Amino acid sequence: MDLSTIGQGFVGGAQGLFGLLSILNLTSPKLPSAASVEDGAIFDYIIVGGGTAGSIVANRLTEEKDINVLLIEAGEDPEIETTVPGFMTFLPNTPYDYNFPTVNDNFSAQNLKGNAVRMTAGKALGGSSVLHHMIQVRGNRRDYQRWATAANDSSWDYDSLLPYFIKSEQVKSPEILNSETGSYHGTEGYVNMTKEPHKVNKDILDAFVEMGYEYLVDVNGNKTLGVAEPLFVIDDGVRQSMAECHLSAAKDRSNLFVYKGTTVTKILFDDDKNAIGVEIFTKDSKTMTIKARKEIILAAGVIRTPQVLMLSGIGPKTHLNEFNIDVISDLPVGETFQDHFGVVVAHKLNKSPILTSLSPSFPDFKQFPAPTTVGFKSLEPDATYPDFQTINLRMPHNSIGLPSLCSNVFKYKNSICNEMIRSNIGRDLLFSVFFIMQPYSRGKVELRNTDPMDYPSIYTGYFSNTTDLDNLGSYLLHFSALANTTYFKSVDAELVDFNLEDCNDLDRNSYDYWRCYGLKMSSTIWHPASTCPMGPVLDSKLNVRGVKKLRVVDASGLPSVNSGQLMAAVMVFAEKAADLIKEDM
Ligand SMILES: Cc1cc2nc3c(=O)[nH]c(=O)nc-3n(C[C@H](O)[C@H](O)[C@H](O)COP(=O)(O)OP(=O)(O)OC[C@H]3O[C@@H](n4cnc5c(N)ncnc54)[C@H](O)[C@@H]3O)c2cc1C
Repeated sequence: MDLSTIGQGFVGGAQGLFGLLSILNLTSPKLPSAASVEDGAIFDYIIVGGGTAGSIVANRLTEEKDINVLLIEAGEDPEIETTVPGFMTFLPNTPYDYNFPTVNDNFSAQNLKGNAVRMTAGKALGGSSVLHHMIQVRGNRRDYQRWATAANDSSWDYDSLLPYFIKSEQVKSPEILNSETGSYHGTEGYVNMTKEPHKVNKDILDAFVEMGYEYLVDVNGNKTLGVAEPLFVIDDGVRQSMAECHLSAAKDRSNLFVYKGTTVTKILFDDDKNAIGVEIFTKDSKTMTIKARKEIILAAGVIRTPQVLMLSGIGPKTHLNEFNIDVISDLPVGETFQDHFGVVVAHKLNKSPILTSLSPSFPDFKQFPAPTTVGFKSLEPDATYPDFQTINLRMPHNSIGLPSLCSNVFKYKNSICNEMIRSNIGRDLLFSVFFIMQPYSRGKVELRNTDPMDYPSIYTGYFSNTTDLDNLGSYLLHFSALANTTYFKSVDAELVDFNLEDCNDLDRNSYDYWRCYGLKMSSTIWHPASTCPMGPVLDSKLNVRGVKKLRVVDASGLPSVNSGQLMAAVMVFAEKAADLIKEDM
């Protein structure tokens, strides 16, 4: 029996229900109403993209009453179901997911449907923060030192950014606030954060401690190596998207105008290379021009920002010449794409009496879909930064969330998801998402054509540097010792064996098996970044090199990914960017 089809049925049913809910338009009263904008209208600032970074910048700039801001977003208000944390696994493949195809490299991601990654990304006010996985991990201080080095500007190092981390958040966990890491956190920011609530992770935490991980109350403080229960951007049962937190706060300001369902197709320049306006394509299929007196801030995300730049004449000269685009600034736009990529490893555990999809208290849709722990580890004995991370979800036996997690979120092929679902019948499953923190491999984003509504070509570049695959094999071999811990033995834990072609004949305890597994099970962890990075493309004030009055503020501007979850890095990037823009007002 093809068990995956049951999961697909659930997904289809849930998404059908979402369609009905959307008619009620339940999130709109919280968000800025839609502005009506005339062709040729002029604003002080235009922000392109009302996603994670764009929402933050819009809120911060409109704190200044003397200027006005137009925020242009290709999507609409996020639908009500996006605010419900437990619906997370049903959100990909909806009209508010770009679901960007990537190019099949015939090497990585071969056990995903279509033999290539589909890159989930939010198309709505709030952007990817309306459908992402809500785990908040800043990463390691070395990550931000790398940014400072790339930017040649020490104001991007961790100590300089710490006030922005604090400013951005409203942590509501007394356990963290009263701990030694309390001073690393804010309690007055816009983004509410609460700690993993389920309180059933002790066995799993103990197993990691036995493996040599240090138990931490908080991985966002002075120590970033260890195992912990994470912080989530969830408060009072509601996902804290950047629309929910930042745009709702700015909703009634008379200097914020939000143009929804409208795509920016091009940045317009005068003869002195000043960015003076944008060309837009509205939802009623009109092409119009909007002008900016002061600046344009591009925040269209890691795929669309390089596409808009290239279509506007900013990108690699030879590539733009192929499409007869006049070159305004010859820059390596799109050439340094980076992502976190990794695998899922699953262990069958015992049947926990308090965790069952069918019990009245679980799943609780107001929380993250499963009890969760996060682990950060290096194989170097004295390391101060992690080599890899695991996110461990304890899925209850017969979980209704597992099929959609496997098939709709990760998009593994039916053969993989069937085995996963079968293994969950009558047994809890530890579903571990496992990935390298600082991969060497880089991909690229290129134009496919000059149609701004079409997708560009995305080459993920996973394992293009084979050191990543060699390292992944070593890290996974180390991780496989989890099965030998006291708790795992006590419940006769079993690794789920997916019968992977080419790996099948290898000894399950060997490096060769785990290297093979790493390649065959590879998937994105949805942290694409660095297509227009500070350094080669942006200066340290985030201005696009070679032109004036144009900045980039989103994940594309990060020089590299952080050793954690990317949104924390995007949030701090946007908070600092807003201050940089204000300094030049
Ligand atoms: C499935 C998934 C799970 C994730 N899980 C986590 C997690 O658990 N924790 C974490 O920290 N991070 C997570 N992330 C990563 C994080 O969500 C992203 O890194 C971050 O939200 C990116 O922010 P951004 O501002 O760069 O882009 P986005 O938030 O994607 O915003 C870009 C916006 O620009 C709009 N836009 C695009 N083109 C145009 C145009 N031409 N004109 C007008 N508007 C345009 C888009 O519609 C979108 O709203 C996850 C991401 C995904 C996709």
